Amino acid sequence: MSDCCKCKGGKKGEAPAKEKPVEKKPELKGFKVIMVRHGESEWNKQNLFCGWVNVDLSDKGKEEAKCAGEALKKECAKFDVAYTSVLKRAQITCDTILEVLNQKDIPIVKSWRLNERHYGGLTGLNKTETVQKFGEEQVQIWRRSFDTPPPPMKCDHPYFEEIMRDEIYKCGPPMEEFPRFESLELTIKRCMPFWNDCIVPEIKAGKKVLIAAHGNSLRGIVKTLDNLSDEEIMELNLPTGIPFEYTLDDSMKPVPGGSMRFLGDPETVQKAMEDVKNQGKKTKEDTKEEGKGEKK
Ligand SMILES: O=C(O)[C@@H](COP(=O)(O)O)OP(=O)(O)O
Repeated sequence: MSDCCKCKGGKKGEAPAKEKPVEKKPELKGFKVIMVRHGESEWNKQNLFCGWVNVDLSDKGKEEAKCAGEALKKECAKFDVAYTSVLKRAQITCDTILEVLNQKDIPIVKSWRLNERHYGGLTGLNKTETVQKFGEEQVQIWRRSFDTPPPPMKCDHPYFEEIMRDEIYKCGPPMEEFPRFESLELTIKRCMPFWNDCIVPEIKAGKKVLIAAHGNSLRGIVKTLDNLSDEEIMELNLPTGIPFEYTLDDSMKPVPGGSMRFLGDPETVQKAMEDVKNQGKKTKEDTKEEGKGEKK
C-alpha cells in the first residue's frame, strides 16, 4: 500500500477512499460593503493622539495600504464608488487600494463626516505619557468610552489654528458647529447621517462600496450595524490597513454570518487589534524599533 493510500484512509486490499472535495463556504447573499481603517499614520507610529490633524501615512502605513489592495484583489473585489474622509491618511489609503485594483476611475466621495473623532485637548499628546500623567483608567475612558469626551481643544492649543484654518474644511462643518472635542457618541451623531443619506442609497441601488476611514468613525458605523452596546464597543480596536467586509440585508443589518469578516489571517488581525489596545503601554523604544528600516 502506498503512503498516499494510507493518508486517504484506505485499508489493505481496499480501493483508496475517494478524495473529499474541499468544502467551500457558500457565498453569503446580501449587500456587500468593504471598510478599512487607513494604514499606519506618522502619528500612529509616534504614538500620538491625532484626531483632526492632517498627517501622512508612515512608510509602513503605505505598505499596509498596498497589502489591503492585494487582499481585495485576491477576493476579486470590484467597486463602483468609494467613500473617505477629508484627511489624507484615509484618502491615500483609498487611492492606493484602488490603484492596486486598477479601479482608480471610480467616483471617490470625501466627507468630513467620516473623519476621525476630534481628540480635543489630547491632540498631539503621546499616549504613553498621557497614561503616566492621568492613569490608565482615565485614558481608557477617553479613548474608548461611549459618551465621555476628551477635554476640549482650547484656542491656544498648538494645533487649534492649523485645524480651524485648514482648507479641507471649506465645505464643512459650519464654523458654529466646528467641534473642539468628540466622544464616540458625538462622532456617531455626525457620521451616521452621511452613512444613512449618502452611502446607504448607493448600497441599496446595488453598488459595491468601499469605505476608507478611521479607527473611531468606523467603530461608530460598526456599533450601529451590529447593534453593539456601549460596553461592547469599548472592546473593539480596529487594526490599521486590514479591510473587513459586511454582508447586509435590506434593512442594513448583517445577514446571519454577515458581520465583520476581516480579509487577513486571524492571528495577524488579533495581534494588530491587541497592539492598538495597548498603545498606552508603548515605550519610546518600541516606537523607535518599529521605525527601524524606514526610509528617511
Ligand atoms: O486619532 C488617533 O490618534 C487615532 C485613533 O486613536 P485611538 O482612539 O485608537 O487612541 O485615529 P486614526 O489613526 O484612526 O485616524
